[in-house]
Amino acid sequence: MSTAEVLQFVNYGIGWHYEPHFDYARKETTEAFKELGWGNRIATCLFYMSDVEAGSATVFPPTGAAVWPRKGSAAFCYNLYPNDKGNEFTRHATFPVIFLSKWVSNTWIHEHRREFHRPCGLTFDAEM
Ligand SMILES: O=C(O)CCC(=O)C(=O)O
Ligand SMILES: [Fe+2]
Repeated sequence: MSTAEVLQFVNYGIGWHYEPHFDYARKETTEAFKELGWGNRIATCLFYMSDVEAGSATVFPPTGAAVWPRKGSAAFCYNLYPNDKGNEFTRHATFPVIFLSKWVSNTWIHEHRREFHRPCGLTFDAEM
């Protein structure tokens, strides 16, 4: 994938967590990702590389969804609607690790070169 960021590896120790955030650049951060020249982060793919005994779920507060890490599994989500607007429901966080540690890797896929895989639309719910 030529317009995806290189895999980022993260190891969370006990108590480590991640505050709620969006992976895509919000309207007010107009300079974000400019140096890459690939547009905004259209999607996130998060790979779980370890089983964790307790804690450390990836949670999506606007929806109440939680993804519990399982080694070898992955979570994928589109961050942007087809009309390029950010999807507020993708705001997410990571619960603190309570026991052992958590390994993940993730990549962020950008908008450019996705025109034929996921065409743009005029509305947020345009056909994909
Ligand atoms: O480790 C997780 O559960 C989420 C990580 C994350 O949201 C990020 O790196 O942007
Ligand atoms: Fe994130």
